[in-house]
Amino acid sequence: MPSFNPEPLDPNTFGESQPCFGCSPNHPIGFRLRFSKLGDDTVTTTFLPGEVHQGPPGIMHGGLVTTLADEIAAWAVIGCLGKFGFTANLQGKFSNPVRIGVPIEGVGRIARNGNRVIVVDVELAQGGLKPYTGQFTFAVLDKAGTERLLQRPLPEGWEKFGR
Ligand SMILES: CCCCCCCCCC(=O)SCCNC(=O)CCNC(=O)[C@H](O)C(C)(C)COP(=O)(O)OP(=O)(O)OC[C@H]1O[C@@H](n2cnc3c(N)ncnc32)[C@H](O)[C@@H]1OP(=O)(O)O
Repeated sequence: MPSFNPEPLDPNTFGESQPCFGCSPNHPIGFRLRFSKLGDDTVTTTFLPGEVHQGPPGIMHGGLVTTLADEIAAWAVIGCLGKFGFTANLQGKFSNPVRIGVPIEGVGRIARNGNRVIVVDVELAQGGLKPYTGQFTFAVLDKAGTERLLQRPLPEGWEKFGR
């Protein structure tokens, strides 16, 4: 039976020295996002955009909104499917400005789970509005493909996230 209590996901899933701008707990200027799993196909997070995240005054930069959404989608793949996907395609709709200083609730839900391609729907909610919805496509590679893409040996702990 699916659990509807949020289950925190380990922020050190990829080790304490992983460099991700979105989720490294030690990143000097990153988002440092933490995720929870909700049911079998969904992850959630919260983020408070600050002054440093502005594009237009008082409004979060659209590229950073996309970064936030990409990270949420990536963690839906990690947390719900136990795989690592490389973002291959994305589309997003900016329906309202994302405001600085107002918490964002982010949700990522697996829309299609294939062996090589995974599609995730993302929704951001803020202050009673849904200012952003997006869809992200991820490619899941085998070990050799991942090493080719990274141009280095598979980092420790990554083996189990491959195809
Ligand atoms: C450390 C912890 C971090 C945790 C969070 C990380 C979050 C952030 C996630 C990222 O930012 S990843 C970094 C940004 N993305 C990249 O750098 C990927 C750059 N692109 C590539 O390296 C290649 O284009 C890619 C690996 C995505 C696909 O390469 P290939 O096309 O050679 O792979 P392949 O031919 O094996 O295709 C695999 C499947 O993906 C499909 N595909 C490839 N590109 C696609 C695309 N653009 N859109 C949709 N589907 C695509 C392709 O059709 C195929 O589907 P089928 O198996 O059904 O035939």
